[in-house]
Amino acid sequence: MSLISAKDVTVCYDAAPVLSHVNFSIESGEIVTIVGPNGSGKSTLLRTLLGVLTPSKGTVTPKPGLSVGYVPQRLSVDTSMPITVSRFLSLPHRKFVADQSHALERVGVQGLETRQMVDLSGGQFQRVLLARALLAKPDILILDEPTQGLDQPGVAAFYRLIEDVRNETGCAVLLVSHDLHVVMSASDRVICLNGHICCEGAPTVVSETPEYRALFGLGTQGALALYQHAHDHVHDGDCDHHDHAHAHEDHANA
Ligand SMILES: Nc1ncnc2c1ncn2[C@@H]1O[C@H](COP(=O)(O)OP(=O)(O)OP(=O)(O)O)[C@@H](O)[C@H]1O
Repeated sequence: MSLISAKDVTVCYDAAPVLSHVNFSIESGEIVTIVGPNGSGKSTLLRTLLGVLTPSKGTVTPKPGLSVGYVPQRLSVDTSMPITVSRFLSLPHRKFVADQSHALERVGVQGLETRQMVDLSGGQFQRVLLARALLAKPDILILDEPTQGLDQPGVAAFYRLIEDVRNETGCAVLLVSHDLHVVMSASDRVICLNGHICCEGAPTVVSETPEYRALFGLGTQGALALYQHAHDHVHDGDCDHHDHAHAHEDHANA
């Protein structure tokens, strides 16, 4: 059985579909990356797979007893409410000190237990979020743009870490990313989303498809700063035949 599967999922905000007829599944040990322009529904898909959002149509089925480690897109720490790394790792459930230390060590930021969360650098903060997710002993790690704000070496190191964790624990990894060049080397499967699944498959296959190239340009060495997506194909399911262009700002290498 797949860890999570979605069948014919449509999600609407205020009656407007943001995702249409999405079919998805992920298996143990797979690294799957969702790419797509701003506003294409990537976070919405993750939140639907997490069970936070209920689809208007279709079904999402997690494997019974599934343990999920989630790293959100943004987490603002209230500066007026100081919290140490150790206390943060113990939310929402208390964790043994030894487990905390091991998790921090695993993600390369050992010894930070007594530091304030607000004092961490961007890279340390992301690693602490990952440590917290790992403490759930997840069958699947779900990460929403986990490398936002990191520099290029930081991004590459973070993805290497995720790959190592997958290799050691056998957990699946589902992530949203704009770091196309790293994604293409680190993922087993890439899903290109734009309100519906435009294309999916092995990175080398996806990067050759016309849909992907229309969205991200010809190379995968980082995304184009500004790109046009013109398409005149019929979207899956409900979506009407249309002919339009979107201008999207990409923040991969901004
Ligand atoms: N709570 C909400 N209510 C209404 N509309 C929403 C809500 N959340 C998201 N949307 C809209 O749904 C669309 C998809 O948003 P989503 O955050 O899933 O996109 P995304 O692909 O993750 O974008 P980004 O790359 O900018 O993070 C956007 O047009 C967004 O404005």
